[in-house]
Amino acid sequence: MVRRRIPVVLVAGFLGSGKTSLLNHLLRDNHGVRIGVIVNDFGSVNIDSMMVAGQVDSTVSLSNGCLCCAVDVSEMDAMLDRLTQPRSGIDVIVVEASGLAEPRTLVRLILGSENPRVGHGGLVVLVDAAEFESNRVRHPELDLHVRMADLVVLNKIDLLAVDDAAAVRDRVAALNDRSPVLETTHGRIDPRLLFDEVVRVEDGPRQLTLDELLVEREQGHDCGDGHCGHRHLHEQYRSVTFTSAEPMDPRSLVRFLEEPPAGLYRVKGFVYFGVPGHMQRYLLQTVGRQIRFDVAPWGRGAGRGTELVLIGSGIDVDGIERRLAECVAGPVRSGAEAMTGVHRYVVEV
Ligand SMILES: Nc1nc2c(ncn2[C@@H]2O[C@H](COP(=O)(O)OP(=O)(O)OP(=O)(O)O)[C@@H](O)[C@H]2O)c(=O)[nH]1
Repeated sequence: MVRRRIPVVLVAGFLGSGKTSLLNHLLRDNHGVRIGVIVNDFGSVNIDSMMVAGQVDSTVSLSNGCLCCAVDVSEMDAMLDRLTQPRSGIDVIVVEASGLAEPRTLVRLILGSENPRVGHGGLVVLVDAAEFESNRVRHPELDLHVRMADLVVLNKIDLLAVDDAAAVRDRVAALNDRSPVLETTHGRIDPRLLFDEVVRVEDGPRQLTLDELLVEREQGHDCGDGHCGHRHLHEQYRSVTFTSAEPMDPRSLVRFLEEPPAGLYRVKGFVYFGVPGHMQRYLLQTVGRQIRFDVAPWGRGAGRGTELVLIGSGIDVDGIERRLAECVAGPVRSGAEAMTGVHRYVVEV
């Protein structure tokens, strides 16, 4: 069985860009996902309003199953070890980079982690849309952070006129034309872009938890008249589902993954290559530019085939479907040598 890795999502961005707002939003609008948030101090994380269930040392547990931990960078590894213990019940870890370390250092720490339960969940860089130009002048490293980002969140979009917002978007795209850019206010991105919902088996009917009530209240407003100013975030990103009962050509699929369509952020699912000696199920996860395959047996009675979900912002859905259709193997099947590219991304545990 493939052991599930817990994605670690890094959230970076300059002072005041909206990182804490985004964290608070994720903790609240968590869709039942248990989030472990790592910050360097609790500071403005709005813990009080999230019903503290308990506190031990530097960790606060919330009534919705989420945890909030305050550590400095020297304690990061130890905290990741603690949060990824099965008994912690955490599904995803979100690290606020500011104050802890340079995003580059943190990305290296996650990718180089020897903890088999840790997986890279992507680097999210928040940009204060209203202050982008002046921040770039004062902090030239901002350009590098935008270039490194797997997802750019252009926050405080409410403070800009439409034309100015378009100009900032163009400048961000000039720095990083591969990663999706989401426009937000108060960091309200759809959490499902960052992590999967978790299905938990519950016994019988139950009352809504506090966070579910809060989400319901937030979502309960009427957007029908177009006056509420609420941006329909789900319209900003799209997902494409691709299935094939025919095997996929390994070389073509790896080329697709290494040269992904603009705006693609995540790919998840499983692939059937049908290459002799490599008939197993190849579980695929990509975040930004990180590609990862895990090899697993097919479940009893499971049909052979490929099923992928691709998520991104500003993606060309038809173009993606066309490119994937071209990755389906033809009647002449590849030999085992064609799997070399795939095996570069297979992670041995
Ligand atoms: N108008 C507007 N204000 C915002 C938005 N997002 C955040 N703010 C405000 O901007 C200020 C900074 O937001 P934070 O979420 O604390 O930003 P941060 O990146 O965590 O800040 P530091 O921790 O100081 O680096 C707060 O007063 C927020 O209420 C937005 O989209 N629009």
